[in-house]
Amino acid sequence: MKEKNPWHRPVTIIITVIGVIAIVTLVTYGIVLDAGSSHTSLYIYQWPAEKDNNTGRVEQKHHCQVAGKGISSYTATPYKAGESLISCLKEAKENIPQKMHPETPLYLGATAGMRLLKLENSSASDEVFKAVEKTLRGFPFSYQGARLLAGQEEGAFGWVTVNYLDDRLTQVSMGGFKYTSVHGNESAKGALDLGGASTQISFVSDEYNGSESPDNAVSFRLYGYDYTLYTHSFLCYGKDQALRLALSGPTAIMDPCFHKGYNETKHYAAVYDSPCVSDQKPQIVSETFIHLGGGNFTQCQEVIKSVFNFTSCRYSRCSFNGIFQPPLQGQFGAFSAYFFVMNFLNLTDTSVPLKTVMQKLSDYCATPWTQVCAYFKHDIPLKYLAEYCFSGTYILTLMMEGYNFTSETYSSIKYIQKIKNSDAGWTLGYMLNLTNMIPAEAPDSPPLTYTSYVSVVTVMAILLFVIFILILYSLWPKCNTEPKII
Ligand SMILES: Nc1ncnc2c1ncn2[C@@H]1O[C@H](COP(=O)(O)OP(=O)(O)O)[C@@H](O)[C@H]1O
Ligand SMILES: [Ca+2]
Repeated sequence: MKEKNPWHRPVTIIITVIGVIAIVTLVTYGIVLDAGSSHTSLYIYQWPAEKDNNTGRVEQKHHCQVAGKGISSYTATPYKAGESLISCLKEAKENIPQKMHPETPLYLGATAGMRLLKLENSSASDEVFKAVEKTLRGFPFSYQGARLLAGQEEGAFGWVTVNYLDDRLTQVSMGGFKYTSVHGNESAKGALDLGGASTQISFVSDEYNGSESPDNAVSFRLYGYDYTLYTHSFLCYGKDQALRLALSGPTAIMDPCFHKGYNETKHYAAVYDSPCVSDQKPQIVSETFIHLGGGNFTQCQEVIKSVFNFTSCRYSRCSFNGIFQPPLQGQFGAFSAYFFVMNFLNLTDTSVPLKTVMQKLSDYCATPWTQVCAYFKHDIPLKYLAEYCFSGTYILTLMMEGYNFTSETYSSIKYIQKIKNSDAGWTLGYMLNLTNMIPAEAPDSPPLTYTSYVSVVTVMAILLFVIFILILYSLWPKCNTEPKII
């Protein structure tokens, strides 16, 4: 009979131990492309493969900014919209282990730029989506669709992201365990998202159950708790379209929202080729106009106020343009362009009194263009630089006049870019929803945290291995040192 190799069993055990550790530490990935009006971003998320239904486990692994403009700008050459995504998708291939590619879901969500294009020319928007889909299908990931997000979805998923990353979705951590707690409305944080073509406000309010203006209600059941969220997306009130709204009209020539000394010849088409303002196009023969800066914050505020309509409200209360809004409640996270603009202006600290914030912005707007330019032109693209006075004034006016924040409630807003290394925005909430990552019901018993789980399994595996070696050692044939009695 063939003798068994005594090393077979330890080798098997070592392989098993490594296997167990590999399984519990395996990582799953997901990719979401945010096709915004001004640009496209690709985000890779990662999370441990084993699901324990805890919140706060998904994190952003990688972010790639697509070169060039948003996909809605490629109407004349739709195939270029697809091509523009290739380099970021290649980066995604490099950042995700090859064997995981086929099971990595890939989503693309388009927002207000494509919403406007659809309004303007729906066949052009179909062409862009077709081109984008063709490119996405050419990569080895699990393509899950490229689609237009509704404004409510954009607002609601932004809210989910902020509250998920902030661990506010009814779970609290205590001594290594996560318990479900009755947090709900009191701890949820509102979300304010400012894009180029639209802006979203989303929050829970004890005074809103969805019966008044049901179009603004989004209901979720997350971890066993029901939320009815108020959300609204204002198309044309992102900062780039709002600038067009403010520019269209008699104030176009001497613009108080641009610095003194700013003097640019612009095409009327560049202002009016958008459904947000196309009906206001002046009947003028000339193709261009001179855009002159006046650098006056107070006058700029007045111009911006004029783009909001406060005259009619058929509900108990409204924000602007006749849109219902319940009373503001709790803290708010303000991200995307809110953060970029206020961060540039050094005004992200909301514990500073609003009056001081306004004074600082007023001083900035009054700074001559040559001075601003000389100081920042090497670090900041000129297009952004020219617009920060307008954008800062727009943000404060939108918040105070539009959404009804006051000098007291202004400090409940926090300007945020990232939470725990993940960007604040709708993409993470979108993926959590589509991968069913957030369960409707809370787990029955307090589960072990992931780290504790891995530690326990590892320790047990090592212990088993040591015990096995000891047993093996005790059974090993030994040289008998005792004198043999023959
Ligand atoms: N560094 C920056 N400074 C100022 N504005 C910025 C900066 N980076 C991005 N933005 C602006 O943020 C906005 C992002 O909007 P985007 O997501 O593209 O549009 P939407 O969400 O309306 O589809 C744009 O107005 C863009 O110009
Ligand atoms: Ca956006």
